Amino acid sequence: MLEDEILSEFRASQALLEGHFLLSSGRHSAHYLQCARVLMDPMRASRLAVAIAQKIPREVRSQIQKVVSPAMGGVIIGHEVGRALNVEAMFVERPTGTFELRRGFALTPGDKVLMVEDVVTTGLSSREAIKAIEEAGGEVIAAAALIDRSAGAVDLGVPFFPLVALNFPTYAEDELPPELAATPAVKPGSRAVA
Ligand SMILES: O=P(O)(O)OC[C@H]1O[C@H](OP(=O)(O)OP(=O)(O)O)[C@H](O)[C@@H]1O
Ligand SMILES: O=C(O)c1cc(=O)[nH]c(=O)[nH]1
Ligand SMILES: [Mg+2]
Repeated sequence: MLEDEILSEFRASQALLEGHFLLSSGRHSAHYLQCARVLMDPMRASRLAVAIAQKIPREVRSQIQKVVSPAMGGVIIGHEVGRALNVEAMFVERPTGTFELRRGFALTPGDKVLMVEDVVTTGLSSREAIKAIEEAGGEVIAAAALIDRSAGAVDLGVPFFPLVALNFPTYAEDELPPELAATPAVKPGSRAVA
């Protein structure tokens, strides 16, 4: 899929939001990609997952044995990428603040894992998820996402294959531009505020 086609899918589902958002990392932004809205159409979710799978070089793709995603945002797209790759998909979640496999999910030691996110901004959640997967015995050989908001700036420690890379600026609490400082922030994601 072409980048324009992918962004059209986001626009068509009203997933490109403008306002004042508090992000998972604690940073602020005037833009938010509400991936859940894009993924609520199952056919669209499946189409985007196939496009993600095609972004992964064949020699990497052929080694993947499991997909693991960080909940909540990664669950649907991870499941669909699992379908596209014909491997099992599971997720890590953080009911006590740190990602862990629950619900009977388990990895066989040495399983070659693709970590799949919906959106990557600072890469913090991805790195935390990769750590949890490795602590559970998996070997994370690559990461993938619908969107890399850092436009290629993040380092996840493994090869990273986002479907689209965009540069949406983010700001620390003490460096907000006046238009953001003038409006209250909304926090759409599920990570507890530190
Ligand atoms: O690269 P980062 O700076 O970590 O930001 C991206 C993360 O933020 C969002 O999750 P969030 O923690 O808001 O929770 P959710 O997945 O439950 O919506 C998104 O799903 C990514 O996991
Ligand atoms: O960094 C985030 O928390 C974040 C940014 C974004 O655009 N979309 C999202 O779901 N989370
Ligand atoms: Mg998330």
